[in-house]
Amino acid sequence: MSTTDQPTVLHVGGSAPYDVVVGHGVAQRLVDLLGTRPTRVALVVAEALVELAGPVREALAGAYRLTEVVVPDGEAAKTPAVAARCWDALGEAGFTRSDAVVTFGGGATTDLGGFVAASWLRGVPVVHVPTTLLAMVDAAVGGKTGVNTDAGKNLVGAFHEPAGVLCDLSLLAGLPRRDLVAGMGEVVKCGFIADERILELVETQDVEAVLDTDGPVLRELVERAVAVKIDVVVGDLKEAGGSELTGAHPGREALNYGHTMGHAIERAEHYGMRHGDGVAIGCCYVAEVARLAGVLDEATAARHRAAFARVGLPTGYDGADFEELLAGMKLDKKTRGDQLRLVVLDAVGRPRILAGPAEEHLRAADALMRAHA
Ligand SMILES: NC(=O)c1ccc[n+]([C@@H]2O[C@H](COP(=O)([O-])OP(=O)(O)OC[C@H]3O[C@@H](n4cnc5c(N)ncnc54)[C@H](O)[C@@H]3O)[C@@H](O)[C@H]2O)c1
Ligand SMILES: O=C(O)C(=O)C[C@@H](O)[C@H](O)[C@H](O)COP(=O)(O)O
Ligand SMILES: [Zn+2]
Repeated sequence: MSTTDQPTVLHVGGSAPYDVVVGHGVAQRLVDLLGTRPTRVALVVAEALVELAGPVREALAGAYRLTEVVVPDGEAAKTPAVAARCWDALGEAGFTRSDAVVTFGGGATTDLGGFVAASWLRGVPVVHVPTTLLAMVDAAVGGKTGVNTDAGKNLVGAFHEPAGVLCDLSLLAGLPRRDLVAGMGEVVKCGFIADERILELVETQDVEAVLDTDGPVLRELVERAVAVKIDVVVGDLKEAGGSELTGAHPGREALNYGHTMGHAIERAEHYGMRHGDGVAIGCCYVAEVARLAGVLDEATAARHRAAFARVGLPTGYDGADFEELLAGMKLDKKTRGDQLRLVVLDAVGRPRILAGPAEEHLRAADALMRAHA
């Protein structure tokens, strides 16, 4: 892992290879990365970040015919209606397959802009400039894109890998602490599913060092989490998943650890809860389901609550009732027919699928989740 000011380049292999560049000031590489092929570039930027996007806008305007599409802040951007507005803007600009979309914002913006790029002309290049910790370590990498519908979270989307991702740590300077902490939800998740060193850093380093966007600890955490994500998606880009019968590694489904309950809570809260918060609660919940099912030991289940809480994340929830959460969990993309399929751990770094969990275990873990709210 990098200990210098030099950017770190993490390569994503596969049929459409690209790099994830991590470091301070790396957004300045955008025009070099896009190259001379595009004539037009569409900058999809979250409303609250128009000012922060100034240098990126200037660089793009100097090199290409620029269309700027300002989209609502946060989750409100992830709707079919906002996607349709973006398509209209691309149509007006005469956007072709050699042109490119650039997203600038958190995971909501990269998911929306990625989906617009995936669907316009059945796919045009997209480069992500994520501006939250969560988007740097997760949303901008790996090609999952999409929007929500009235029925649930991320129900419409496509796999569309970016041409590059620029994780400019300097952009995190003004990110509210609550959003920085929420990003740690996905970082700690990566620690549990694949890289115990992440947990050790979170558990032993001073919390202020962990959350210092200029410091070496946060940078190491970003690089490690991105490396976990790359490793998983390269092996299973389209989430073919693993067989619950063999107990094999679940492939890309492992990255969905904690998301079955997390997404159900986000939906019940009408997306008023941060995604990373939902993931933290969802990981603690599913660790208890795994313990009750006899696959995970008690100490590791308790370690979940301690690790997430250490960085300021919630570990419990007592809002919507169990029936509503169960209905939300059934919308999960890992469900097959009427059968829920949860990602659980046998141990740290050993994810697998638990298919058809017992309802008594789901209810008992729900009661514990409420007790920790
Ligand atoms: N595609 C994937 O693989 C993937 C992975 C994880 C999460 N996601 C999605 O990502 C979304 C969550 O992303 P998020 O946590 O980044 O939330 P977000 O995009 O809603 O951004 C959170 C808030 O931070 C503000 N913000 C962003 N950058 C800032 C900056 N540099 N300075 C100041 N304020 C800034 C935004 O304006 C917003 O209010 C969810 O929709 C989730 O489903 C997708
Ligand atoms: O990249 C993946 O695969 C993930 O599951 C990463 C998740 O952190 C992310 O929230 C993703 O958007 C969830 O996808 P979904 O398929 O459950 O909608
Ligand atoms: Zn997530």
